[in-house]
Amino acid sequence: MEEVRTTAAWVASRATHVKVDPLEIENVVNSIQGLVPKVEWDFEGIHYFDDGPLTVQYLFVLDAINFCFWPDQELSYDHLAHGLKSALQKDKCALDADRLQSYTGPQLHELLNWPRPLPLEEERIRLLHEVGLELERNFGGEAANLVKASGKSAANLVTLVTRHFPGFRDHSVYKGHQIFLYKRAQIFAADVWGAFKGQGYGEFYDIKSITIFADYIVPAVLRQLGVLKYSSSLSSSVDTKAEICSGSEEEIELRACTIHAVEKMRDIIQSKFGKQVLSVEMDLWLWSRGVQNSALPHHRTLSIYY
Ligand SMILES: Nc1nc2c(c(CN[C@H]3C=C[C@H](O)[C@@H]3O)cn2[C@@H]2O[C@H](COP(=O)(O)O)[C@@H](O)[C@H]2O)c(=O)[nH]1
Repeated sequence: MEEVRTTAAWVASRATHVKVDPLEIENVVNSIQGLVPKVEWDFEGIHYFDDGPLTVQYLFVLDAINFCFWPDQELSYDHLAHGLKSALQKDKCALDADRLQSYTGPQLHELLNWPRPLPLEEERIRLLHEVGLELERNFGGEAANLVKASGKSAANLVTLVTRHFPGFRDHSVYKGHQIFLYKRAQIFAADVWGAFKGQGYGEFYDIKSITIFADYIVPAVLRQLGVLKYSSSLSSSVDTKAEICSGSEEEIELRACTIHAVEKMRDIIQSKFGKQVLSVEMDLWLWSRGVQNSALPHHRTLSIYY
C-alpha cells in the first residue's frame, strides 16, 4: 500500500486538472475537531453475514464486480450487495467456485433480480469466471483460504489478490509513471475487516496501511467540501455528465488526488489533535455522505476498477 500512497502523492504534485487545497483540509479537520463521525460498516443493512467462510466468499464476489453502476440511472451498489445476499439466502451454493465459472450475463442479472443487462455485463462475467477458476485452482474454491493465506495482514491480502486475480490490478500510467490505486483489492480487505469487526477472518494487524478507496463518490464529496478543486474544463465535464476516458490524466488525477487528500487529512488529525484515524474510517464517513446526496455530480468513467 506504500506504492499507492507514494504514487498518488507523485500525481498530486504534478496534477493540472485537480488541486488538493491544504487550507480547506485544515478547515474541514477543524470543523470536526479532529473527530471523524463514526459510520458503521453495513450502515445500510444490505450485506450477507453468517460469521463464517461463506461471508468471505460473498464479499470477494461482491468486490470482484463492485464497479460502474452509474450508466444505469436506477442501479446502485445496494442492488448488487442486496441481490447477491438474496441469491445466497435462496441457494447457499450460488457463489461456489464452479458456479462462478459458468454464469452467463442473463443468468447474472437474473440472479441479482435486475430486469435488464448490467452495465459492462460482459466484463462482470469475465471477472466472475476468473475468480471462480483461480479460487478453484489455488484456494480450494474458497475466498476464506485466500484470507487465511494473508497471515492477518491486510497488505499481504491486497498483494495476494492482485497477484492471483488480474481483474483486481487497478494500475494506470500517468506521465510515464505507473500509478497504483487498487480500489477493489483494498475494499475487499476493508470489507472483511468491517464485516467481522476486526475479529476472526477480519483480524488484520496492519489495517491502518489501507488507503481510501478511489471511486467516483469520494472525489465528489471532497470537491463539495472544497478540498479538491477542479480546472474549469474538468468542472464542466463533471457537471454536464460528459464521459471522462479511462486512463486519461483527468481520471488519474481525480483518483490519485482523492487518496492523497485523505492521507493529508489523516496527517493533520494526528499532528493537531493527536488522534490516529484509519483511512477505512475516513472512507465510511465520506462515502456515506456522498451516497446520501444523490444530487452530487460525480465523474463518469467506464471502468472495471470502481
Ligand atoms: N470509497 C468507497 N466506494 C464504495 C464503497 C462501496 C460500498 N462499500 C460497503 C462497505 C461498507 C459500507 O456499508 C458499504 O456498503 C461501494 N463503493 C463504490 O461507490 C460507487 C457506487 O456508487 P452508487 O452508484 O451511488 O451506488 C462505485 O464506485 C462503488 O464501487 C465504499 O465503502 N467506499
